Amino acid sequence: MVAQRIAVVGAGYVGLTTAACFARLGHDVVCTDVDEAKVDALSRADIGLHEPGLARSVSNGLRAGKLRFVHGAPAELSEVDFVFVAVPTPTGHDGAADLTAVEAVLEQAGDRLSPDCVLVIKSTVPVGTISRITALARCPGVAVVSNPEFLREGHAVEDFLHPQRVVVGSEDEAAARRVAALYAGMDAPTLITGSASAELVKYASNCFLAMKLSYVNTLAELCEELGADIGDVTQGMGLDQRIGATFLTPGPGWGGSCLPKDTQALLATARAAEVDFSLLDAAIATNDRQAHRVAAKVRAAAGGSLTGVPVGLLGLTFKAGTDDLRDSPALAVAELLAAEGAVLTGYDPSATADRCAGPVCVVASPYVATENASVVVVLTEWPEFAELDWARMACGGRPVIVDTRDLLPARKVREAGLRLISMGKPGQEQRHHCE
Ligand SMILES: NC(=O)c1ccc[n+]([C@@H]2O[C@H](COP(=O)([O-])OP(=O)(O)OC[C@H]3O[C@@H](n4cnc5c(N)ncnc54)[C@H](O)[C@@H]3O)[C@@H](O)[C@H]2O)c1
Ligand SMILES: O=c1ccn([C@@H]2O[C@H](COP(=O)(O)OP(=O)(O)O[C@H]3O[C@H](CO)[C@@H](O)[C@H](O)[C@H]3O)[C@@H](O)[C@H]2O)c(=O)[nH]1
Repeated sequence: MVAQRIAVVGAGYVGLTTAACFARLGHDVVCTDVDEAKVDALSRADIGLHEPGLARSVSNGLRAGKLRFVHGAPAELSEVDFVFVAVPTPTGHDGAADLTAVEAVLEQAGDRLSPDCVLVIKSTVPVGTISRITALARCPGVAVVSNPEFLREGHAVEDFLHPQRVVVGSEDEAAARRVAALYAGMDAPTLITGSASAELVKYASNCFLAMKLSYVNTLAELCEELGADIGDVTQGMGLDQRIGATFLTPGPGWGGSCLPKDTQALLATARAAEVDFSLLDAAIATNDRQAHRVAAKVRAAAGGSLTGVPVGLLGLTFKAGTDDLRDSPALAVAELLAAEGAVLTGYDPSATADRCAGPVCVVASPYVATENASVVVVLTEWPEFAELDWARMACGGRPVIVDTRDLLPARKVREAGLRLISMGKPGQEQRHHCE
């Protein structure tokens, strides 16, 4: 494909990945952000994110002259073929997505775009946003297209370059096809739809994943009561291709910058449309209970009270493979434990040592985090936790281990003489009292 001139507004996980990957595919990309310090750092290829392959793509793009970072709304916006908007859409009033940043972009750039340009909304926005932008002529004469992003943090570059699907939605089919053509070399199924459907695919996907996890976390609770093993149950379920083997691992709850806000946003959309979506409502409520369920397990492991009890936390990020602490279930659990008087020391492979994350004093080694602990809680599924030296840990205070991710090699931990409490496994204390 002939190199296109592309602007990307917002240089976060999605915008920076989009900009660096399009530059890697040979396009001429300018990436803008309101954060001047971030723009300066990015211009030096200092990306400030833990994303495999992203730093290299950025520095290659800069060196090849295919990628530039600029602050604010540059004059170049009037000269590009595509403007991708990748600014935050956090939870706002009543759970609905807050579109302040998207509005700010339209305000600054809307009437500066050339009529040949396509405005592409990559941010996750409520159904109807594209139609509204078009109807209100926020970008006079410019085609507006929805192109939701499905990348996972920790796999951003890989997911962008090898997507499982590309979804492009617009009432302007020619513009949608121009956007789809940017992904033509990626060998992914491409779906061209109306804008409402494209916007809804994004929410529908994240909410489905969230409901699947709440279902699994509840099944794990049931397994504990019935003497079944959640690992065996999900293995049996996952062999059915209609169910699929992934997204079936119990944990301390689903978190991160997307699933919590997108479930709230779709619920708000359903409420506004007067559609009863109690299924999704229940999935959110189930997830809100999950941190309490973990806290109850830790309290039980500590003998019934957490007042003054030293607790070591392994993993602080919302999942392994990222440095993102936004809406991390690990921190939600930490807050509950701290509220009950536990003294928290934590370690995370991605976190800077010797600083605090909420109520957690962060240290530089898993052994330092756990050396005086009465209870050790595995909260994030970093593979390195499965390789820890359990005999060394047993030589310290002989902590009880609570594994909320069912990650640890149970036999090895028990052979080291440590008591292990997992999620959804038979033979554990039943009915930990949730407060
Ligand atoms: N993080 C993910 O894994 C992911 C995946 C798919 C979709 N999304 C969606 O993509 C959007 C962006 O998410 P993110 O995680 O990349 O956000 P982020 O917070 O990592 O980055 C957003 C960037 O936008 C900048 N910004 C804010 N207002 C701006 C403005 N008016 N003009 C220019 N820049 C501005 C911020 O300074 C920041 O650098 C959200 O709608 C999110 O739901 C995120
Ligand atoms: O079997 C599993 C899988 C995931 N999780 C948890 O679920 C949450 C979300 O995980 P994941 O989906 O991998 O994180 P994100 O990077 O936020 O990605 C989701 O949110 C993005 C932003 O919308 C989408 O683009 C992705 O497709 C979607 O997977 C995390 O807390 C995980 O620990 C589990 O507890 N068990």
